[in-house]
Amino acid sequence: MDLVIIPAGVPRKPGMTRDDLFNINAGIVKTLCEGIAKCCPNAIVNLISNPVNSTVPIAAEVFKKAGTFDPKRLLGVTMLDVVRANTFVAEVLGLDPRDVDVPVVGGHAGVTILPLLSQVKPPCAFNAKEIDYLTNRIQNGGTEVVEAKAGAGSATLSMAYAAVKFADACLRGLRGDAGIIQCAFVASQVTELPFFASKVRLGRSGVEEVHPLGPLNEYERDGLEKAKKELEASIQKGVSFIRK
Ligand SMILES: NC(=O)C1=CN([C@@H]2O[C@H](COP(=O)(O)OP(=O)(O)OC[C@H]3O[C@@H](n4cnc5c(N)ncnc54)[C@H](O)[C@@H]3O)[C@@H](O)[C@H]2O)C=CC1
Ligand SMILES: O=C([O-])CC(=O)C(=O)O
Repeated sequence: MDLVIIPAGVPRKPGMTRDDLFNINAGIVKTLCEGIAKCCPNAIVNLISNPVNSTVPIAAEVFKKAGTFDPKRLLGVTMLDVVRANTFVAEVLGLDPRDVDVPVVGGHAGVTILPLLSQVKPPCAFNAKEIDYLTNRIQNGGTEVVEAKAGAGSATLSMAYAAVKFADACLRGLRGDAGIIQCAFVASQVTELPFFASKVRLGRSGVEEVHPLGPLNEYERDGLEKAKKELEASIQKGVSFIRK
């Protein structure tokens, strides 16, 4: 088994945060990861189940307990944030989303989703109103869908698209293709937090390189501080769930 994708768990209903799913999904992710440690300890794991900011640390703790943890092989899937960011930015720029690349760093919930609009490719400039609009829309994309579905679940089809795109990148890396770079929530030394989403290079052993954030403007530096505060608590909550 080369790759395991975990999409199992309950989705949000309107009015809920991703963290409100913790009580149910933490146990589901724990059980599935115990199975992975036993049956396919060398697989790359793509973790989709929310809250990703806590379920990835849960998975890491389960694997550590089992003696199978390899930080290169555990990836929280934040690809949908990138898909949304590319789509919304392309709309503003009048481009095809396939021609746009927006790095989205931090984590996968609210203010922890930090689009780096100063690093968009192709290079472009946004005014303050556009930056506020795009940042809020990208950070709240999941909530927008949950509200629109009015109790019938969360983003399912767009997540399927993002999951396939991400899994395909992981498999191409495993095959040895060069230059496979995607954003993911991984064990990281990019900040003082033990997990953080940023661009990573995927290769034969999984995450072969975690890219630094690059130059941030003042708006992004402010966003980073907010993101880190919430992320720290979410990571700790996941770790404590297993170590308790
Ligand atoms: N990382 C991301 O960007 C995204 C994450 N999600 C998350 O993915 C999860 C699933 O969301 P949806 O697919 O919309 O929900 P869904 O309700 O459509 O599907 C969940 C699936 O999980 C299965 N399941 C439940 N408990 C299980 C268990 N103990 N073992 C194995 N399978 C189990 C259910 O049978 C169902 O097939 C949620 O936690 C949601 O928040 C959803 C969209 C985007
Ligand atoms: O918002 C949710 O609950 C599901 C999700 O993670 C997303 O769509 O980004």
